[in-house]
Amino acid sequence: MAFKVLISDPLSEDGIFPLRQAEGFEIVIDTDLTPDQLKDRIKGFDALLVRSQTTVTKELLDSADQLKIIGRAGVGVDNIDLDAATEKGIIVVNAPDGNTNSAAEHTVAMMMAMARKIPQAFNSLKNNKWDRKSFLGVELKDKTLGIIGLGRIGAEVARRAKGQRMNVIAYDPFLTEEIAKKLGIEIGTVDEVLAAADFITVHTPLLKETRRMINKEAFEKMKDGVQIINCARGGIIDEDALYDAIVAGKVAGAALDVFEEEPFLDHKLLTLPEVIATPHLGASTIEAQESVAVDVSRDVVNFLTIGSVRNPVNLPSVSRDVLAKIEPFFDLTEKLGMFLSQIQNTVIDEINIQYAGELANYDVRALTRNTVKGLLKRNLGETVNDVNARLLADRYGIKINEQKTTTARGFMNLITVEVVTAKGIRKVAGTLLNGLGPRIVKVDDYVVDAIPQGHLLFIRHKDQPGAIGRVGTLLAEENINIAAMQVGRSAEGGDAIMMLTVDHHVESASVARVKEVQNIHDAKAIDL
Ligand SMILES: NC(=O)C1=CN([C@@H]2O[C@H](COP(=O)(O)OP(=O)(O)OC[C@H]3O[C@@H](n4cnc5c(N)ncnc54)[C@H](O)[C@@H]3O)[C@@H](O)[C@H]2O)C=CC1
Ligand SMILES: O=C(O)CCC(=O)C(=O)O
Repeated sequence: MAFKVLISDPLSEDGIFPLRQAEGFEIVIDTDLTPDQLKDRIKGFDALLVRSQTTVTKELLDSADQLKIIGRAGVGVDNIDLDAATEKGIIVVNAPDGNTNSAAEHTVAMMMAMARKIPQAFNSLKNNKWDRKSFLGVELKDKTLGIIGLGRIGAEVARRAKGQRMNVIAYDPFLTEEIAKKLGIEIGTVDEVLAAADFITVHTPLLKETRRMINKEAFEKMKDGVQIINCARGGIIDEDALYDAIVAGKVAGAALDVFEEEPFLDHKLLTLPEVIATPHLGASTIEAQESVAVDVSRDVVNFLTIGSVRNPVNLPSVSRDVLAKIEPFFDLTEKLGMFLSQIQNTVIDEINIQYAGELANYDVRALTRNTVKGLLKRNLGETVNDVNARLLADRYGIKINEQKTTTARGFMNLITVEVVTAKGIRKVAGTLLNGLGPRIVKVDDYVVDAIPQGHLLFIRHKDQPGAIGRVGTLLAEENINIAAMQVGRSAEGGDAIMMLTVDHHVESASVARVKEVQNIHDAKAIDL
């Protein structure tokens, strides 16, 4: 089957080689679509690759009938409706490292160009003026750079600023003394950064908390003559407040790569001589564009072919080492969930998953999602997947608890899934047997040994002579061939179970007949 990939923003041709090389991938590059045209075009595509130009809205996702993955060739995902993607089970991946260097270099280039008024001077020369008086700049050396947001790019900017012999003070909620010491910078609160800095640069994502964080009140806290750089996202700085602060003489310069509305052709900030600007070029280098395109192309190929990604945005990422340990359990956990959902049909209040043995040492959240996916699949079908399983469980008010213990009662690993319902608790446990693959080893309190695959008939009965024989005879009459059989009981003559592996799905009419057999309490057809 061919996977169809739509690239709707210009990407480096060299960078998309993983897609070009992958077998069974059809790539369509169409970078001139209007939002309405894109809504039609997206139909039938499995993957969409974008930079920052394409806005991925809920409406676009609603009209996508096949879409499984969106690759953002860059860092910021504020052009993608992540909630809508998650709800639809579409994974979003980005390229968090590929353009760090370019964005940091662009930030420093903008700061230096602003400090020495290079664009303004160049413009004047182009207009045939030899003017040496209007462009008196300031040095960076010994000035203080305030950085708000010290992630990848912020930290690279700090390193470069130290190279310019600047003092650096930064605020980031995750900035530790250790990191600050390593970088040779000072930690401050937002207000301390605003008050201390001669130059202020922002490097946060655009979030609810960071939208317009540099506003009228923030400008009032700054030094007179402060210079501002924004190479992160338009909207972090309130553009009207910046305009007013420049006109009032509070802010001496602003270097902007990003704007609240992009693209634009006319902007009031650009009428001010203190403002220099570029049209969102922070990541526009040959190196960065190749690198981000390679990263997202790889994730798209890997996701569609083997289901794994390196840089998920709407799923917690799993390190390669952990993935190697937990990947063999993906199938088992999904099957345990599917099994449980078919032996009981009461509304689930709570799902408890216990990881016992070696697995207890790892981050098993991906297995939990998989189990929940298996459990919800029966009612929600293929619309539930790894991306939206937990969100859907939340929506249905199902509590999920993950528990770990290093003792696995004789197994290397044992995963026990329990559902709590108004009618009581049902549970199933499974393991991976060395060399033999997945096994269900316990259902409720009965010990069994069944391969979680294909078609099963799960029967609860009274432990009485003849029960097994009568079921066997009836199944023969129904032309149902038994491939394997397990029985378990609580006590002699007490409640018991039969797990029959059969060759085909057992139709409901046959299940109904089984239920009528003497001493049979219940029967369920299970498809795994
Ligand atoms: N102009 C351009 O072409 C480019 C712009 N960007 C923008 O730069 C942003 C940062 O990129 P990276 O450094 O790679 O991301 P990152 O995720 O490594 O760093 C972001 C940092 O912001 C911090 N942060 C979040 N909320 C904060 C708050 N309220 N106050 C202070 N710090 C806060 C986080 O703790 C994190 O350390 C991206 O989200 C993107 O929007 C990124 C690449 C190119
Ligand atoms: O795609 C681009 O060129 C913009 C890069 C960017 O803004 C980002 O990576 O967040």
